[in-house]
Amino acid sequence: MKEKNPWYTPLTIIITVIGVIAIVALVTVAVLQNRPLLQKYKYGIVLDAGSSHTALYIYQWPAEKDNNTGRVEQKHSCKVTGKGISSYAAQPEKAGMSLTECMQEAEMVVPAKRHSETPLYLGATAGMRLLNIENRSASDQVFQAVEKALQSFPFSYQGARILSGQEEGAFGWVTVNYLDDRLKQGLETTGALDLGGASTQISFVSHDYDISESPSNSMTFRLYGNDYNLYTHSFLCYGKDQVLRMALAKQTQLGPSTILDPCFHPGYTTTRNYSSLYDSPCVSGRRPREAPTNFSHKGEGNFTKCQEVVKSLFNTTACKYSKCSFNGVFQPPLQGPFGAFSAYYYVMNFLNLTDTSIHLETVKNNLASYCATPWNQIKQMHLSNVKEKYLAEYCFSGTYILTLLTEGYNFTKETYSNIKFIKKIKGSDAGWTLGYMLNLTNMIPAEAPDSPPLPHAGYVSIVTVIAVLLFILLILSLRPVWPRCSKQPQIV
Ligand SMILES: Nc1nc2c(ncn2[C@@H]2O[C@H](COP(=O)(O)OP(=O)(O)OP(=O)(O)O)[C@@H](O)[C@H]2O)c(=O)[nH]1
Repeated sequence: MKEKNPWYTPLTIIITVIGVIAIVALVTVAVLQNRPLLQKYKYGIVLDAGSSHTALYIYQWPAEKDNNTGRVEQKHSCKVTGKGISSYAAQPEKAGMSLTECMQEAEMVVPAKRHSETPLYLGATAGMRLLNIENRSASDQVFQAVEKALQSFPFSYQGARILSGQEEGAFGWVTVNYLDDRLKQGLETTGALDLGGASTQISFVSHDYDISESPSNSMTFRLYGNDYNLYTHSFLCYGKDQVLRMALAKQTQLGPSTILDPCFHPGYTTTRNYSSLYDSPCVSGRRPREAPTNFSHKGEGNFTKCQEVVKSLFNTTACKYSKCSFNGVFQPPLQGPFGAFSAYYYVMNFLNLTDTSIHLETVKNNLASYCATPWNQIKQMHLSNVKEKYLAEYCFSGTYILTLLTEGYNFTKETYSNIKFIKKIKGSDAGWTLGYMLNLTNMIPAEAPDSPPLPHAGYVSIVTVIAVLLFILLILSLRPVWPRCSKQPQIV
């Protein structure tokens, strides 16, 4: 007689097969669901048409997380060759043509199938603000040329316009805090200090800011369920190029043929043209009545005297508010950490002065000895890798930055260390462009998006474990029908 295996009953076989199939199915689902997906992205393009130059930024974010949960990051940037679009007032069509190379680069970077759905924005800042004040029709013509050029590319063109100084400041603040993940997590925010060529912005949240004192400096936001009352101000003409014009205008009030400028290195000498110097609304009203065509601009390299010249450009006496920065502009007490970018970074990085834990007096002494270094020596050390125009101006720009921060915005030797000079945050440039795009594409929701309590992988794993446990429980519950094992083999 053949011995029958007690496990080979139809019921146990069926249960085992079903159980094995269920476990295999669950594990397969878990593995398939969690396999790394080929990431697909969506894109957005913003052109920053600044006073000194135009830059193009391409941003990307995961396509499947379009509903405000995906992280937007900078994919690519392109510096347009030549000057800012406002410099083409006399030949507007060239403003449009100047953008061609970077736009062609964008065509290569953004995958062709995404071109038509990729929004393209152009925002112009202080250079166009000044041109608009000076010559409205020239500014309109520049925009027409730029629009025509941008519309010829296959992207979804969303318009070109001049940003207000407030918008420039506020979007810079949004960028910094978005990249730092401070908004989503509702953390204390970082203030934003932006130094351009023609304007400069300060933006921060201060709990002591009473909006009613100066409503025009307030921007309110509700982001990820948190309310922010942002103080922001933009000083037109206080970007580093225009402020240099103002400093030179101060020293050429009487129309001399030579000036000895403390903000330039000893031995520095160049010829400057009066008409070009005064060709800006920031200084045009101060042009001396009688002056030669040119003047000789010579350097003296004296930091203390340079600071006096720069200080004279700030009016710190008139203030009708409880507290002011300068030129009678309201400013609440400074609060929290600050990120200082654009020219703040270029200048302080070159001067090796980005470490704000160094005592302010030491920073000033280092700058003083840099300013006193003869021009020939400076050229010998740096001219091979730095443009001469930038090199000549670092003493002036460094002095301006320290004076603006301390005499203008009221940073003290104690609060100076709250400033961090930054260029990029997590691979994306600090600046207004990202904040602008996030705002226009509604990518920062007012309310925090609902998220499932468990991440997807956690959910699948828990379901699998529970299913396996249930299966074991089922097997155990069938114990009464289990075949009995006896010492005597069953005879069938
Ligand atoms: N040293 C140095 N300066 C730079 C560099 N790139 C730009 N700058 C200067 O830094 C200043 C600020 O540049 P941006 O931030 O591009 O300013 P912008 O957008 O042209 O100016 P606004 O319209 O006022 O915002 C200008 O004076 C530029 O000439 C750089 O790589 N090195």
